[in-house]
Amino acid sequence: MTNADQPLLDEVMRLRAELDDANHRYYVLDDPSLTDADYDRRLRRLQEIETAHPELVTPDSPTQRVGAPPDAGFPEVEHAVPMLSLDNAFSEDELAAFVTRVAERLEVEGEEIAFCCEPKLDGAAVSLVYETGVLISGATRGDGRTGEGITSNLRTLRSVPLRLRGEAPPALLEVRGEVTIDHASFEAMNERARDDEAKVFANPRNAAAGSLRQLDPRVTATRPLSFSAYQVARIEPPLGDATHSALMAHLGDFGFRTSKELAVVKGTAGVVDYCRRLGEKRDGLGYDIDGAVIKVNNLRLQRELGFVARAPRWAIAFKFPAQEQTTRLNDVEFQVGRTGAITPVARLEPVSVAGVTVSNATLHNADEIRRLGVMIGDTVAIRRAGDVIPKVVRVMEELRPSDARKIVFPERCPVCGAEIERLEDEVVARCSGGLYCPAQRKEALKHFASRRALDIDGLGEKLIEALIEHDWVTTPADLFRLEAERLAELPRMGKKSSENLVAALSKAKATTLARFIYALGIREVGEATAANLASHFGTLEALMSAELTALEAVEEVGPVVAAHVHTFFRQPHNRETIDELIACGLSWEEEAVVEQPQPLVGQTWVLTGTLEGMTRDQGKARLQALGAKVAGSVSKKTAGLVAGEAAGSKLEKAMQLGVPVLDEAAFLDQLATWEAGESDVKEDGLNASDGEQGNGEQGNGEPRDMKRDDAEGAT
Ligand SMILES: NC(=O)c1ccc[n+]([C@@H]2O[C@H](COP(=O)([O-])OP(=O)(O)OC[C@H]3O[C@@H](n4cnc5c(N)ncnc54)[C@H](O)[C@@H]3O)[C@@H](O)[C@H]2O)c1
Ligand SMILES: [Zn+2]
Repeated sequence: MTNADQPLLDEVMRLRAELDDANHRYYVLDDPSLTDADYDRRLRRLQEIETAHPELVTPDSPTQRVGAPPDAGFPEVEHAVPMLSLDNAFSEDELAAFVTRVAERLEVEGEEIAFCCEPKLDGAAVSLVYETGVLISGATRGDGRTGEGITSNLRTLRSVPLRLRGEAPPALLEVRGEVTIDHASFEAMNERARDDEAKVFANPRNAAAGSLRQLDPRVTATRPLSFSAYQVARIEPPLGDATHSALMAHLGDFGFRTSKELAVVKGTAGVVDYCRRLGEKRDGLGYDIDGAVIKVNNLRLQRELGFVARAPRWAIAFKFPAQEQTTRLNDVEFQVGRTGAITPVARLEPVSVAGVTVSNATLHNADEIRRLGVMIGDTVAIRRAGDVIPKVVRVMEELRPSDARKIVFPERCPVCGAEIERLEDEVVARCSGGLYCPAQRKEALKHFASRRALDIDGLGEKLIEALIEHDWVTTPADLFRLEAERLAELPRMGKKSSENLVAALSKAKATTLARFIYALGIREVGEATAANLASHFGTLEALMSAELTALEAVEEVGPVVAAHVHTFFRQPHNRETIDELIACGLSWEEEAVVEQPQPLVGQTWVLTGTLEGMTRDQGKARLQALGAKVAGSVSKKTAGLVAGEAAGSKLEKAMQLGVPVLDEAAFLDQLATWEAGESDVKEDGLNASDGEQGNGEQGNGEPRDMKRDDAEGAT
């Protein structure tokens, strides 16, 4: 070796050290520090140097080895047939070169050779051994010769047959395949992990590998893992199949999942075409693949071709563009979602990820920013897989520039300027602008007009969108200023439907306080809570000026809901919108509660099945007016079940628990009795809590006589 080789030697040493470290983090810790693209680049570079300078090759070079040795903690399992890696093709030219190589060795025409093509699943390779049809052992690949015995963990996967299907299982079968997690399950799993402040995985592959290597199989059992078979390593006695594709079909008969995308093609043209098509499908598959695996289909030809050190000669992996890339985080902006959720969005130095240029990625929320430890100016790893929004998965802290800036969460909504609310037990921060915030306008209007809110007939989503587009409606109050003539200008809005809408709007003005409160769309204030707030405070003014402690005193209102209500009414814009609505003529009768006896206070009722004489909502409203709570499921505490036609499991449960059941006729009778105040049950409990709350205007126990002060005061 001459002196000129010294820099090259240094590079080789550096690359080996980096690759060894990356292997350890990837295969043993399931916590990679490099992206696959960065890893592959280094490995390629090392291979290039070693090819040009064979004297530099050492047996322990990462180019000569597969995976990593097994970790302590699991028994070692010697693979009877080594679990190899695959050679890679990074271009169609390299793919064509593979076909040519194979053809030359076999001394046949390349176009004659049949190849079985499959997706290259991006998960963790495992091997399963069956004796007389029974699973006896399962192991990871490890370093290819020796893997980790993870039989108990693999047994928890539903897609791993514990016993082979069919009458006559082979005496011995060793099957190889990939354990993966699909995108939807992966997102859900990480979402839960974020909530629990547990470990969040960078990608499904690491999650799959990490889940398989849990010391407690009960943990593995909770992970959404699935096994897909791609290879038979040993089978005795042989089935007599001549091809790989026939063997795969047999594995299906034994009860294994195999790829739906498997196809047999001929020659370079067939292989290239398959890879292109699979590449086009990639984003829609719902699971990660990092390429296609092309195998000579004929098993006799496979044996003839044999192996080189770390891979078979009869197969190649065609690699797709990597799903993770590194780039610079230039800035962070905060977006407001349609329900007010504030999402930090990373503005990135544009980078091509798996064939698409990515310049934005989600950072989820403040917790995620803290977890990642990310700063503006950092070099970050971005992942884009399938239809999932690109995200920042890792920070290269060692590359942090000295002028990196902290990410500061805003205190006010970047769209409307309202306060941002972040409750202690909630991860998500939200704009409290509600009715006013343009980002939330469409959802707010939809909710406002919905059946259980103001019930504005004919005001559907499409129409709301058109109204917003024309800038005719910014707050709900604008709805009541719409004129039929103008509405008729909208597409698909004839004269008749415009007039109908204006009539519906006018009709909707006479509402109830409970509906009005519900229609405001305050976070977590559903129909029942709105009804409780209405009957507790009696007037909108009392509700709007209520302090937190007063709000918390309302039935079923906890600190979280109380805070939402409190913040909502403290926003000047929300108050303005409410004033406008009342100025437009919205009004409500005195609270029904005070006119009616409430014999059912403290009781929970459930309605099920179909009622003939009224809708279930009407039945529910009448029960609530009598003071009952109406729940969706039956429990021991249920006071009674109203069972209409075709009642099912709720009826069964009520009977089991001995909960009283009323059919429709009995229910109507009972309603009439209660509503007439003839009940003998706890009428004296009437409005006890309301009285205590008091506005200083009414005496205890006395029915209140509240005027529609808000409505009248404003007009
Ligand atoms: N980011 C990092 O730090 C880091 C570190 C080490 C390895 N890696 C990545 O791992 C890869 C190299 O790993 P490798 O040697 O495990 O695998 P490989 O990519 O060379 O391919 C071999 C593997 O493909 C899998 N496979 C999937 N579908 C298959 C099918 N239908 N038929 C046969 N095999 C199929 C098997 O698990 C098999 O072991 C590279 O892509 C590299 O980027 C990354
Ligand atoms: Zn806002």
